[in-house]
Amino acid sequence: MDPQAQSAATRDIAALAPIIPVLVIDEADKARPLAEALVAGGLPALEVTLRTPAALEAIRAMADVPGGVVGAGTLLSPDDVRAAKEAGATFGVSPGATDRLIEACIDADLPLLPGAATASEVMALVERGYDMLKFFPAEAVGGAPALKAIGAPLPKVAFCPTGGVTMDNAPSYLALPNVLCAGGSWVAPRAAVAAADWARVTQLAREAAALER
Ligand SMILES: O=C(O)C(=O)C[C@H](O)[C@H](O)COP(=O)(O)O
Repeated sequence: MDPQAQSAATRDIAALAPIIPVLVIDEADKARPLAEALVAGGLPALEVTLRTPAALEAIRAMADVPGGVVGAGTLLSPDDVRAAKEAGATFGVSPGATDRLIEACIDADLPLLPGAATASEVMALVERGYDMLKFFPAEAVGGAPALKAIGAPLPKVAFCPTGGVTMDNAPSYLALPNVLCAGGSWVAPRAAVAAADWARVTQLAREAAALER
């Protein structure tokens, strides 16, 4: 799958809901009910970060949740790409991008949402064929004003800002014409997941799903 086709796929995924939950899963047996709670709240696209030993097993457990679209985040190496694909991830997310990572996603047929934080990084990915990017780390590099400024010379590139996005600042991103959705971990607080408080997760998802864009 070439980069243009990858970005077409990630644009479709980004269109599903205003927020993509960014999930850090410690216990794989919590993954399926967590996914069900988020989907029930109206957030079908889910990103499981490969930051914990349980992550790949979690993706496997979530992959066939009805209505869910499960991706792998924190892809850093070609091995991560192959492992994510093998576990059943239907898309990948990376904090930045490298040639090796991009080639691995082309080979594995895994649509990648690659990260960029500066105009040069955005331009390099546009040269490769990507036009749907993650803006990371969104708040730390200037937040919505920075992304608005990048959009002036590069209006055809769409973004999913992630990193420091909250219920309070999400509207400022979602109001921008170059933002399709945002990513955030607040909809699945670690404490709520540890306590299996799925009603709380569904409530947070519902509020996020109702954000205007
Ligand atoms: O792990 C990855 O793939 C990342 O690139 C980072 C995550 O997207 C952000 O760390 C989520 O940020 P918070 O919503 O502020 O917790």
